[in-house]
Amino acid sequence: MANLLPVASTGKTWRMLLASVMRTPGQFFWLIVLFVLSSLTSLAIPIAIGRLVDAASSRTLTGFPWGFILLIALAVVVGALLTRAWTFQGQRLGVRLNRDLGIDMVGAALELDAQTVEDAGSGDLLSRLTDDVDSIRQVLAQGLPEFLYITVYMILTATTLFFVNPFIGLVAVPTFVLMAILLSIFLPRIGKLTLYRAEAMSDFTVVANENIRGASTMRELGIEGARLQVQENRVDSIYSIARKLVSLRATYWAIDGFNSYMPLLLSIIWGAICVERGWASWGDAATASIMLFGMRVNADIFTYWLDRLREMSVTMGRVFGVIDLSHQQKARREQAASSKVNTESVTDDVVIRCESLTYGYTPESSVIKGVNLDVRAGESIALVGRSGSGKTTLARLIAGSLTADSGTVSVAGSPVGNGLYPTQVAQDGRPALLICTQEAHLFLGTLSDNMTVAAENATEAEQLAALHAVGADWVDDLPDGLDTELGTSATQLTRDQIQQLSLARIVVANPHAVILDESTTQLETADACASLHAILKDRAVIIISHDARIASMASRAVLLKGGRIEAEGTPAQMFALS
Ligand SMILES: Nc1ncnc2c1ncn2[C@@H]1O[C@H](COP(=O)(O)OP(=O)(O)OP(=O)(O)O)[C@@H](O)[C@H]1O
Repeated sequence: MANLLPVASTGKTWRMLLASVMRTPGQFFWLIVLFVLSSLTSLAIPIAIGRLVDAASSRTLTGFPWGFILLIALAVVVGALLTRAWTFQGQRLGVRLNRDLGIDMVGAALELDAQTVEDAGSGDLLSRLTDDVDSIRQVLAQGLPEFLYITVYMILTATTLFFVNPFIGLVAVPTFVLMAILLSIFLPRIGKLTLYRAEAMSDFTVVANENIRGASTMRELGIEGARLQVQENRVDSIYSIARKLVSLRATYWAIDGFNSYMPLLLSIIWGAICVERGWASWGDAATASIMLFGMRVNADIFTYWLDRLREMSVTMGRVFGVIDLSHQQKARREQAASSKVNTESVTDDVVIRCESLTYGYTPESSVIKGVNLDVRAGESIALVGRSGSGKTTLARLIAGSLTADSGTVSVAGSPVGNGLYPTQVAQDGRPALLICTQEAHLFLGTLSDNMTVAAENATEAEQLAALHAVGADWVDDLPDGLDTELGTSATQLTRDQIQQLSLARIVVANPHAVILDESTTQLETADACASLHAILKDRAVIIISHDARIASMASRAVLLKGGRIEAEGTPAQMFALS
């Protein structure tokens, strides 16, 4: 099973969210001001009604109570306007947070070390990029502002209640105690189960992805039943967690429902006791009842959003876990890049240098063992060796997708590994090194889009020249030439055409060094040889191919055996020894 990506702790998640909120401190400040004004306005109504009750019961009310009515009407109108204002501001803040989160997450996914992405498998990263970011969206846009407003409202209401009459104010205490129990006992458990469910769903996505991609292999090996069983087991574990979650939530909502109605009952009983003992007036009791009613209504929304926010913070921990990891990896790369490169031992014409390179996929066994290799400009080297001898692993170490356990790799004088890739442009504006494997990729868009991903400033003439150089003469027959849309519903290219396209990308990008790892498997050998002429010219090239005729195009060859360079010579000699 793939290693899941890290999850940020709850504390870190909220700190990162706060940092995101504070990117626009002015917006947040005015939002809090609106919350306070809106809460105070709504509290004016129960206070006015309480005073009205007192005036009526003490018979000091003379005539129709126009003053009270006008005051309450004004509070209603101003309250409505302020509610509209904070809802608008709050949702604006939420939408901004969502936008930033989306941008940060996509940026983070692109910034992660290739090895991290590979170890994690595509399922976990994809589900965090899509499902998780989506599920956060509504809670962040609507829930966060409402939750913050109700928090301010609750604090101000409780404080006002104590100022109105401290005896009457005591009636709010049981409500807060019960709420504290819900928050401290139930919500952490719900949070934990939510995290397990999200992890189980990621795990399911990984298995489902593997099953879909390996469907034909499963059929060939006759293991569909076993693989489907693995998938069903994942579904079962999601279902079992979901059942526990539903049961816990049901209890939570039952207690919350009781807590919603209890304050009303208490306020009437406790109000009557206070009045009877002379601790409070009927007006205070009326004010307390209305305020508690307001708190009750808001407590429902509060606990609803608190539950959702709790769930969101777990999901957000998964998103921030990736963002945080990418920041750490980027910082480490920048530190590595800023450390002085040892160029003294690199002579001008050595483009690729490997020194005492050792690497193992597991700590127990090394796949590459102390490899020293120099490739000069204009030189091409065939890496020859039996299957499993470490050719692709060595190529990936040079391309920076893997980092050596010991030893160093440098390309065009710059270090590679630890998240540093040699794809960045060298001082002359050309990429230092590009790798072309048998997994040629077609991007959605036009043929030209597919060429300019490698060289954004390439002219049409340069793109066409590169395509012709690798033998992709079919470009002349396309309906719209370079502007032809490629993809499943548009013009479809055959697998050999896609491979030629990725070779043409290399020609147009014009890197200093190239690694060709079985990059012509879909082409006829003669066509492949013709294509490679354009790539070998003036570059440092490493060729990995099981086809002796392709490997023979290299100027020399090294034989890899058990991860060591066993011999060097001509490609023909090395093939004979392999
Ligand atoms: N991702 C991986 N995790 C663990 N072991 C791996 C991984 N990739 C390769 N290996 C192992 O490392 C060793 C070298 O593999 P590598 O693919 O580099 O050899 P190769 O010479 O390129 O083989 P081939 O010619 O079949 O492509 C093999 O034993 C292989 O099983």
